[in-house]
Order: sequence, then C-alpha cells, then structure tokens
Amino acid sequence: SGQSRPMRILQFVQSAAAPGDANSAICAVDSYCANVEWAMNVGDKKGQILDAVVLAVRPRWVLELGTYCGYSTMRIARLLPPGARLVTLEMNQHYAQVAKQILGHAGLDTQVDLLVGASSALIPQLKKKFEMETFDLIFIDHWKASYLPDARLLEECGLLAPGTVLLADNVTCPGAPDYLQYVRNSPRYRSEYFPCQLEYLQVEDGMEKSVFLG
Ligand SMILES: CCc1ncnc2c1ncn2[C@@H]1O[C@H](/C=C/CNC(=O)c2cc(-c3ccc(F)cc3)cc(O)c2O)[C@@H](O)[C@H]1O
Ligand SMILES: [Mg+2]
Repeated sequence: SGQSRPMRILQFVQSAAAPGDANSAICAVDSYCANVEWAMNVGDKKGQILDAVVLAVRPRWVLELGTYCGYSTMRIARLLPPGARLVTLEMNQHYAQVAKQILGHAGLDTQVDLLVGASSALIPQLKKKFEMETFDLIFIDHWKASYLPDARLLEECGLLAPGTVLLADNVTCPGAPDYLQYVRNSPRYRSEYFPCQLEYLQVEDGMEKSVFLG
C-alpha cells in the first residue's frame, strides 16, 4: 500500500505514533525502517550524535539541507530552545508534502519552515526571507555531490559566522570526498570526524562536524 516509500513511512507514523509526541514519531520511523523497509533517514545511532550537537550548540537559527521524510527535521526541532527556528530545504515536492504531514503529526510544524526548491536557488534568498544574518547550526544530508558547492555558497552568501557548526551526514558512506578534503584542509574550518554505523545497517559511516572560523 502507499505508492511511495515516503508515503508508506507517513502512513505507519500516522497509525503507530501518538499525535503531538515527537519521540513516538521518531521511534515509529526507526521501527518501520529497521524492520519493514530501509530508508535514508539519519537513524537513531547517528541521530544521537545529531542530538548531542544540537544540545551543545543551543542554536537560534538552524538550516537543514535535504528534508526527505523529515526524520532529522524532527530530531532537531524537538530539541530547539523556544523562539529558535529550523529552516529545511527540499527539492522534491512529494517528499516535502510527506515531511510536512509527519512534522504536523509530531506537533513540530511551528518551529520549522520547510521550503520546496533546490538549495542552490534557495540559499541566496534566506537572509532576506527570514530577516536573519547567520545560521548557528547547519545539518547537511542532501545529494552528496552538493555538499561542497553548497558549503561554498553559504560562505559566499555570508550565512556563516565564526562558531557556526556544519554537521554533515554520510561522509564515509556513500561519502562526500571533495567536501571532506575541503573542510579538513581549509584554514577556515576546524573539523572533527564522528565514526558511526550507517542507519539501520552494520556498515561503517560517519559524520563530520566542522566549525567555521571566519
Ligand atoms: C539541488 C540540491 C538539493 N536541494 C534540495 N533538496 C535536495 C537537493 N539534493 C537532494 N535533495 C533532497 O535531499 C534528499 C536526498 C538525500 C540524499 N541522501 C543520500 O543519498 C543518502 C544515501 C544513503 C545510502 C544509500 C545507499 C547505501 F547503500 C548506503 C547509504 C544514506 C544516507 O544517509 C543518505 O543521506 C532527498 O529528499 C532529495 O530530494
Ligand atoms: Mg544521510
């Protein structure tokens, strides 16, 4: 049932998770993807690293590249201090629609602005659209070939401040070698690798946390 994997995930969340309870929605996605069909959510193991970074940064402004079904969007939004905002960019209209409904079921849609479009087209509009200056935390989890060009674009748009944290998923699997090489060798970043297993599998992956130095 459900003509797409995101739709099947949404239907399971709607049936299995208590409305307004973000943790039960997160658990429902993890349980479905661990037991029924794999999906490219950051998952619970890497999700705990994401949680720890959100709690350490206590961000006022967060940007997510690649919403997909909204799993990591929920993990971040549920930990934000009052008044903080999470902007998430998703180029696939169907995925965005599913994510909106999952966020709504979890009661997290007030903290989140989900924009539909390519990150490269949306990033230059963010300052003006949200009347903000810089992001405190950026979670990167979209096409792996877009990690580096979008990090460069964020720099050029003046959306990074000294101390801004970039957290990138999948730097080992599927990998983002050009992005890794850049953040690890550029004097503008202090980078740290967090080894972890790939979501729902016994495969090596890892996340890279890079602090922008200005
Ligand atoms: C134009 C830029 C741009 N602007 C806006 N939205 C964009 C966008 N480019 C992409 N999107 C959206 O982001 C999501 C894509 C995410 C891509 N993620 C993986 O490919 C991935 C793969 C594995 C894995 C697969 C197979 C394996 F065997 C092992 C590992 C594991 C993981 O955690 C993974 O994240 C989708 O919603 C896109 O619509
Ligand atoms: Mg990922």
